[in-house]
Amino acid sequence: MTGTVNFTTGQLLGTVLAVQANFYQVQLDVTDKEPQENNDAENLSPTISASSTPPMLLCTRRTRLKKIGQQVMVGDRVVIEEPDWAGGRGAIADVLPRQTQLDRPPIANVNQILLVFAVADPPLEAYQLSRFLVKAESTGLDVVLCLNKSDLISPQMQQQISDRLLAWGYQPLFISVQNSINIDQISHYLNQRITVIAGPSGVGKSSLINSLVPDVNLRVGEVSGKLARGRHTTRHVELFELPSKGLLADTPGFNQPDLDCTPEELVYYFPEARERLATGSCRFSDCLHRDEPDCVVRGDWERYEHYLEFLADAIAYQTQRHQQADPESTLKLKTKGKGQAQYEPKLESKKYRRVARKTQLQALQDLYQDSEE
Ligand SMILES: Nc1nc2c(ncn2[C@@H]2O[C@H](COP(=O)(O)OP(=O)(O)OP(=O)(O)O)[C@@H](O)[C@H]2O)c(=O)[nH]1
Ligand SMILES: [Zn+2]
Repeated sequence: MTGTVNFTTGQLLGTVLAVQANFYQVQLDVTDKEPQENNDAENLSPTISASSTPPMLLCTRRTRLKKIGQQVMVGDRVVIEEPDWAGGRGAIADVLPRQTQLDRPPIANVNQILLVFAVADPPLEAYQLSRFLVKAESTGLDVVLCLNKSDLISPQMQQQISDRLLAWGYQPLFISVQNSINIDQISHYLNQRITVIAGPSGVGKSSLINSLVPDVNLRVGEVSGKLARGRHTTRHVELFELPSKGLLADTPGFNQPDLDCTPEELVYYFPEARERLATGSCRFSDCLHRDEPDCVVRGDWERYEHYLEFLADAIAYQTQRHQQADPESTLKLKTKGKGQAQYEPKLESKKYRRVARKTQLQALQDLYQDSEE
C-alpha cells in the first residue's frame, strides 16, 4: 500500500479491488510526483496528484500469467501494461509477492482486523468478545478493537469497560456511528492499510462502513447479514476505498467463531498471558497452564477462566483432527506427568510469530467460513 507509480521504470502499479469473471478492477497508485511528459496524444496519462482520486482501470490478465498459473486476487499489488486511459482499460503483466494470503475469501495483503463490538444493544458479553479477540489474535495480524454505540452508556460506564479491557491488554476505541463520535479516529487507523472488519451481528458494522466509505450504502439493520449475503452463494469479495487511502473488506456477522488453534499456541493469543510468559517461565516447556506445578500463567487474571474453556475446545479440536487423519487411531492428547523434570528453554517471541503465521491463513478463512456454514 505504500508504493507509488514508478515513472522511472515506466511501470504502473496498482491494487486489485474486485474480481469479476476474467476482469480485474485495479486502482492505480497515486504519487506526489507529476508524471513525465507523454507525447502520445492518443494515450495521454492523466495527471495524478496525491490529492486526486486514484484512477481505476478494468484489466485483463496477460496470457503469460495464465500460462504460469499465476492467479490474481483481490488485494494483489500488480504491474499494469498498455493502459488505455480513454477506455479505462489495461492489462495485468505481473503480480508482486504477497505479504499475506487468504483463500476463503480470496484476499491478499490484509494488514489488520478491525474488531467491532457494541457496548450495548446487543449487550457486551465478555466471553463472546474474548473469543473474537483470540480468534483475531490467531491470525497474527494487528487487531484494532472498536466499541460502538457509546451513545447508549454513561461516561462512568465507559470508563469501567475501558479499565477492564486494559487489564486484558487492549485499549478499545469508543465510537458512536449514530452520533459521529471518533469516526475520524478510526479513519486514522485505516489509513494506508488493508483492513478486514469483523464482529458479531447487530453491532453496527454496516453502519460504520457506510459512514467511512462514501457512496457505498450497505443495508443497515437487516434481519441477518446471511440473508443479504447468501448462505450458499460465493460471496462477492470487494475492497472498499476509504478517503484516508486505506482499503476495507467486510465480513458477514457471526456469533461464535470456532477456535481451532493448537492447545500449545492458545496462550499466546492472550496479551495478559503473553506478558506473564515474557517475564517468567513455567517449569515444563509443554505446560498447558492448567494444573502443572510452577506455572507462571495460571493465576489471578480475569480471562484465565476463558483460557481454560478455550483450551478444552482446542484439545477437543485437535483430538478430532487426529481421528479424522487416522480413523483407526485411538490417539489421545499426550500430557506429561507432573513430576517430570525437564530443561525448560525460554520461549522466544520469534517462536510465537512463527506459529502465528502458520495459522494466520486458516484463522482468517474461518472468520468468513463460520458464517457460511
Ligand atoms: N444507538 C446506536 N445505534 C447504532 C449505532 N450504530 C448502529 N446502530 C444501530 O444498530 C443496528 C445494527 O446496525 P448494523 O449496521 O446493521 O449492524 P451490523 O453489525 O452490520 O449487523 P449484521 O449485518 O447483522 O452483521 C441498526 O439498527 C443501527 O441503526 C450507534 O452508534 N448507536
Ligand atoms: Zn504454565
